[in-house]
Amino acid sequence: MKTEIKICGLSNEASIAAAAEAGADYFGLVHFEKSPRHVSLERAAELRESAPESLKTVLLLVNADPKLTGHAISVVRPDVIQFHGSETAEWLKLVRDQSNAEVWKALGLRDKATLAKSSRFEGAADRLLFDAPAKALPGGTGTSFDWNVLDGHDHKIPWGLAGGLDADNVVSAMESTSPPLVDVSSGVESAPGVKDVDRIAAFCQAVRTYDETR
Ligand SMILES: O=C(O)c1ccccc1N[C@@H]1O[C@H](COP(=O)(O)O)[C@@H](O)[C@H]1O
Repeated sequence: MKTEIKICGLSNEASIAAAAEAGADYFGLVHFEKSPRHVSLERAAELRESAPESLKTVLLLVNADPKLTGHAISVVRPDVIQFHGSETAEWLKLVRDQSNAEVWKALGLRDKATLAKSSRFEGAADRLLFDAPAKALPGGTGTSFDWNVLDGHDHKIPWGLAGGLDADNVVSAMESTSPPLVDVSSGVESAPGVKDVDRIAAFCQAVRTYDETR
């Protein structure tokens, strides 16, 4: 069984090449000025162009207004748009209906009640990403959440696990939750916004090695 891997917050060609080499499936470009991983739309488009075909491009936006969202999609032409703020299901549905890109929605998971409410995104999001609840920043903080919240949940929407993953804990996370996709940013960095090619390789290796045992 193959678990998909997304490496997020890449901002140069070398880290994109490292993600591809390590066998990742998706790479993320963050367009959010408060993030240490922020890239301009022009730079995001360049990076997308430089990526090998094996890697799908995810453009991450946080509460972007309709004008910026439309502009970002037309400039970057991502395979996936990841909404990581408090975007509504209605807004996601509109974007999904008007774009060729998949629409993913990140949700901070506090408890089972938050998880139950995620059903509002049925028909609006192609995938949910379960992450730690937002703090000063909505994501990318290297914080995990209580994976037991996902125990026994009947996932109606394809999903992925995010939040504080790294090469050391990703196998426990997979044993605990069996995610179809794992998503990492801080856990493959040497400092905020600085990707480390060895950590990218170690993360992907841990996932692939565990996959082979199942
Ligand atoms: O990466 C960021 O800077 C970021 C900024 C704003 C919203 C989300 C962001 N990143 C996403 O957050 C999760 C978890 O990241 P981490 O592994 O805990 O650092 C992941 O989906 C990132 O893509």
